[in-house]
Amino acid sequence: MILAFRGNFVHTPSYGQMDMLLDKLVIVKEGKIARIATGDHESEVLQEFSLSSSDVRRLREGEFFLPGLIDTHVHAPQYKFTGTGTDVPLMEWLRKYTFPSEESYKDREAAQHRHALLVKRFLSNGTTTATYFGSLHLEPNKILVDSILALGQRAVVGKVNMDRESPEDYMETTEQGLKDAEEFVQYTLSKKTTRIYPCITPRFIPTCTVESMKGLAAIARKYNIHIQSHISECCGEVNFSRHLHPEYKTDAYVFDDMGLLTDKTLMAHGTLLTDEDIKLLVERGTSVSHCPLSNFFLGDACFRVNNAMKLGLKVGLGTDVAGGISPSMLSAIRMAVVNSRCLRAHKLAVKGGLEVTPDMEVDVISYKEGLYLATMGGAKALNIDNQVGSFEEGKEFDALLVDVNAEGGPFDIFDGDTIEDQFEKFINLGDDRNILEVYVQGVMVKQGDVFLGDSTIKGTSVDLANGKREVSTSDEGQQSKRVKAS
Ligand SMILES: Nc1nc2[nH]cnc2c(=O)[nH]1
Ligand SMILES: [Zn+2]
Repeated sequence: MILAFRGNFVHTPSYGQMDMLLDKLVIVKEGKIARIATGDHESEVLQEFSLSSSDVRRLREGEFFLPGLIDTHVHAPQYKFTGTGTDVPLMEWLRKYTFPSEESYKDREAAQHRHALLVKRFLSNGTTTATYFGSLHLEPNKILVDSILALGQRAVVGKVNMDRESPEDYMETTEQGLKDAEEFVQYTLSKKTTRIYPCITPRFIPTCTVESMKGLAAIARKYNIHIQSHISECCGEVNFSRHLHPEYKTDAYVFDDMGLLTDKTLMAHGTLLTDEDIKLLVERGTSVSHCPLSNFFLGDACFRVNNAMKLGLKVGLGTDVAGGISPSMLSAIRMAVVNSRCLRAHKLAVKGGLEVTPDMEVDVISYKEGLYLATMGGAKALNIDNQVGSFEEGKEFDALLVDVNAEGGPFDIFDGDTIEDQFEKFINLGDDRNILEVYVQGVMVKQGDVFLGDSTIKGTSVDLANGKREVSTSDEGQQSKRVKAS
């Protein structure tokens, strides 16, 4: 299967560098970028790939390709209450909203329906790779894998483990948790797909015993797979961790001693990490998922991206749905910029607002750095930067076709707007209405309103149709459910 596109491509191959690749001919062969040529070499390149001029998809004015967005932190079974439950701090939020929501995914039908909606929503927003925390129970996580597989997304997925300090009806024994975690890994690997990576997922230090954390680290080593958790997120969490593990200085040292800091580990938040913690993470090759919107609601500090990058940390960007109230990575980019400006504003306030000094600017990032975090940064954080994150020959084609002139779109283009202006408008003002097509591994998985899924996956029970919503006829929302076209 060969695809040929001619037009503009934009990407951020390194932090602070955004390249506008104008009038390029890009050939995608068997899912990978086989050639990036300048437009004036079209005829010879087409000949080389036995293509004719009519095989070329020519982008219109205002259209361009962007690398697929990479969300490095999402809680799949929290999708149900996304956009609500913003009134309490983290530890209370978990008990009041989160655990009940996650527990309710035990209902097979509900899990099937909700996970399909989740994956579709993320694909619509241009998230070609998502890093999912699943729920405690094994079955809903298998359903999540099936949904991702059928709908064509790339993902890192983990079954959550929690064997202490949790509600009685939403907790497992250490033994059962380890057994289910391994079974989940085996289930995912049995799908023999190159775009879903199983992940070991101790929820966070307070809900995991030492035995569980060490056992999970052993499973990760056995299968050489990813690990994800939450680290130094907020005062409530950090204080509780210190109370449970007074012998360790910080979360980072607990995780390290458990064997959970590896070069395939991705830790969410890290707003309260010290420079010493960051250096330890860097030494281990561990990355951090920066979740600015969630941190504004549930955190107690702003993550200093530039400081972390300067120390050599790999940083990706995450929505942290539902702690973050938006599933959009464009929103996450904007929030990362705002987060950096809060750091500047804070310094100014501390100085009494009298004088702007150069040290106030060191934390500030622009939309270009935000885009890097949402693409290449995420790819590096997940150790998949040899596959995705930018447009490079040999990489897989995970990409979004964007149209700044989309009909009914959320912003306007004016005479005199340069291509870069148009692009900046999309990052700052755009939404799913501007995302015309979504590609993963060179397969178009969404076009317009239609989810095409992965046609190579047979016998799926996942609903590819649009416009369905769950309607509950009982307060609990579990007994009697039907699906209604909205
Ligand atoms: N933001 C966030 N932090 C957590 N820490 C432990 N669990 C969670 C969660 O679900 N969300
Ligand atoms: Zn989280």
